[in-house]
Amino acid sequence: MTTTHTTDRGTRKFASRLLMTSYGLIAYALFLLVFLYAIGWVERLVVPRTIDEGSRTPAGIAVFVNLALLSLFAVQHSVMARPWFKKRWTRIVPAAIERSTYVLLATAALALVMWQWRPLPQQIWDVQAPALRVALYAVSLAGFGLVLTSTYAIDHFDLFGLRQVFRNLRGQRPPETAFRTPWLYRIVRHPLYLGFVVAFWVTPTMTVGHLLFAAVTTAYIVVAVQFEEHDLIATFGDRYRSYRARVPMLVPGLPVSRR
Ligand SMILES: C[S@@+](CC[C@H](N)C(=O)[O-])C[C@H]1O[C@@H](n2cnc3c(N)ncnc32)[C@H](O)[C@@H]1O
Repeated sequence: MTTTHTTDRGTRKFASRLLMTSYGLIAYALFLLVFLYAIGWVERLVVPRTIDEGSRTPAGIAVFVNLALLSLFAVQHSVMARPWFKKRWTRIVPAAIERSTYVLLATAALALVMWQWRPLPQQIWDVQAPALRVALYAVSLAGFGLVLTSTYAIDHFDLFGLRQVFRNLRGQRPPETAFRTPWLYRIVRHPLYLGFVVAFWVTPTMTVGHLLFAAVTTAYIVVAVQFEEHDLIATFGDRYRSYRARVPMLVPGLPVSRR
């Protein structure tokens, strides 16, 4: 009897771990799909609807709606990444799928931004020379390349919650946060965010909507860095302080502030 109960409990536990792993894999797959679409959306390449398309509204309403969408994205991203939130959240959501849930909700927020975005297609600049257009596309796409490379430099599978669900499947606890300064992270402290800034600002055709998107996301990145570094200092103390004193935040080669 006891053996049957123990076996049942073991089977249930394994089934639940398997379910959590599937959840993590689905969250990651959805993220990849939406993120790939987002690249096409910003670049105006391949996808059926881009940053300059969608339901037309008066400019004032379009700005208001777009700012509301980006604010929602920023709040989701920043609040759910804070240690105080994670501590409370993991009383409801198992720690093993906390990161996957973050990824899933961030994906939903990004999809909502693109779905409800109101275009402001008036052009600010439009480069005509074909060679220069190609060069600008290449630099912008290289920005997205930098984003992807940075995720691998720091820990792609941890960042997207996969390491956590696979550890859980093997009955292990989520990994401890590790402080890393691989190659890219010795040039700037936030190469991933730098990649986004490059991807969003470098474009052959800049419209009002695209400019609004680039300006607001850049401002958000600067604010997000403050929160992120506050937490990194709380976790790693002097190791992070001395790193911050040596390596510039976003612009390679820029002198660092001696705080
Ligand atoms: C989306 S990643 C962005 C990383 C970094 N801000 C960048 O732009 O390359 C955010 C996560 O990376 C972590 N992180 C940032 N710098 C780190 C470092 N040097 N070592 C380990 N984790 C880091 C943060 O704690 C946060 O959980």
